[in-house]
Amino acid sequence: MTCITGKSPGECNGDINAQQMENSTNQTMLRNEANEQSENCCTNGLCSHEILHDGETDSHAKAVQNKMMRKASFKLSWWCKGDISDQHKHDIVSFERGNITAAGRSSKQISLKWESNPQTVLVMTKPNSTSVQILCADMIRWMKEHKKLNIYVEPRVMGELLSESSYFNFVQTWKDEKEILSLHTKVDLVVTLGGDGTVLWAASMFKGPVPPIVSFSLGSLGFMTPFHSEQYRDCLDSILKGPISITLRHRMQCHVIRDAAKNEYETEEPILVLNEVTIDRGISSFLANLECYCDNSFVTRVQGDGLILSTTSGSTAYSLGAGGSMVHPQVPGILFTPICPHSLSFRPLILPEHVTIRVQVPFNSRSPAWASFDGKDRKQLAAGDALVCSMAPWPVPTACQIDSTNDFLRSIQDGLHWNLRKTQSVEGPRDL
Ligand SMILES: NC(=O)c1ccc[n+]([C@@H]2O[C@H](COP(=O)([O-])OP(=O)(O)OC[C@H]3O[C@@H](n4cnc5c(N)ncnc54)[C@H](O)[C@@H]3O)[C@@H](O)[C@H]2O)c1
Ligand SMILES: Nc1ncnc2c1ncn2[C@@H]1O[C@H](COP(=O)(O)OP(=O)(O)OP(=O)(O)O)[C@@H](O)[C@H]1O
Repeated sequence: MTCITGKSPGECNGDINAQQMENSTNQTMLRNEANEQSENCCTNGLCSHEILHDGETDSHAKAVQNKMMRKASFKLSWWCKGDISDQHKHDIVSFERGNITAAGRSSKQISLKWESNPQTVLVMTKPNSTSVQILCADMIRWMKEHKKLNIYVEPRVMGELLSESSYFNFVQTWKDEKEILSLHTKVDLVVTLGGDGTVLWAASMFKGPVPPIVSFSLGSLGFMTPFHSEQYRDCLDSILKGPISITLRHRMQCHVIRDAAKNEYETEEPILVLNEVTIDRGISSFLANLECYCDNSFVTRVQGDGLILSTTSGSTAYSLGAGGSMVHPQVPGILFTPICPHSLSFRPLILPEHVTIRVQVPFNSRSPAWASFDGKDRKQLAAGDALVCSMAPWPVPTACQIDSTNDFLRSIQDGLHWNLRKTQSVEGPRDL
């Protein structure tokens, strides 16, 4: 892989490592992209402008429109606080194709600056909500008329829009899984309208690089949805101009390994999680019995309801409910949190990001275990089966309202009422 101008050697290595970790499906996907791109590439193999080819489109007009769409490039700058000037530029990396890989991971505040104008937005909405549907139609109309943006939506949302008015004919969608795999080459920005579940859903659509996500809060808690929908015009206006503070949220990749397949991965592509993977006892009334290994060293045996392997973004979700610590989402690490362990001394751990964790169901287990991914897609793990989990090379960049730390602290205060206590006073208790 060619190193993009402006990257340090370390970062280039990061890119190569990330590349090496790609699974075969993504390699196929990227190979197809590479074929598509070759005719537009510069001599160094990098495309500064990518002209998109969108398989089958409904009309000639759409085909022409698609060829006009170019993926916006951007720069990420890493900021360090504490310098004399309070903030100074630590490093700048260009992402000509707008695709962030593991090289973009950092525990520092990150700022995203567009190098070319974003042109294509994917709007994702939570289902079954009339208010979300109304807002979605209004937002799409505004983005088309005032910002001249190309819009993508899910097929379900396309149906909703067209049943409202044929005005929305310009909106694009996809027909099958294959088109979803190439979405990241077309979309500059993802907008979500819903709660944290919609952000999880949006992230799960991208099995490789993820475009920046701007999340408007239309749910009850909103740890990952910092923007207010009432002010969407001002908010999108400033995001489309940039620069924007972003949080790079780490994801984990999980492989199910069946005993019967003798160490072969069950699925070619890993399952990517933004919050956590949970291995639990499911409907069984027996204790879960799970042997845990970290980089092939035995760690412990979980005997209880189960185990949560969580990202730091997921630390405020299920892991928190099971007694895990809350961790700033940009801290790289994997939380190892037992669920109701039948032991007095089993405290949660936080492991470094580079480890690989293997959770094995032993042959003497009294019942199978169940794995679930961001609360979805339950898979049974029979005796002898294992789940292998490590950090994924593609983080999820989410736009911040203020900055990563401010947004995190505000979300635990507003969302969870963290450390809310009446203040001591000689005049009697006060609220804060
Ligand atoms: N006992 C628990 O705390 C428990 C049990 C099951 C699932 N969950 C969480 O629900 C998540 C799935 O969310 P969903 O919205 O699809 O299902 P859902 O609709 O059942 O909502 C679960 C709740 O978890 C909140 N949540 C999700 N991600 C969060 C995060 N990173 N930080 C803080 N809160 C978060 C949501 O806002 C929502 O209130 C799972 O990934 C898991 O973390 C929690
Ligand atoms: N685009 C989508 N397509 C299908 N399902 C979705 C989509 N977006 C969200 N969901 C699912 O819908 C459910 C509700 O979504 P979400 O959590 O965003 O809303 P909410 O429950 O109202 O918010 P909160 O959880 O904060 O109260 C979740 O289980 C989520 O996985």
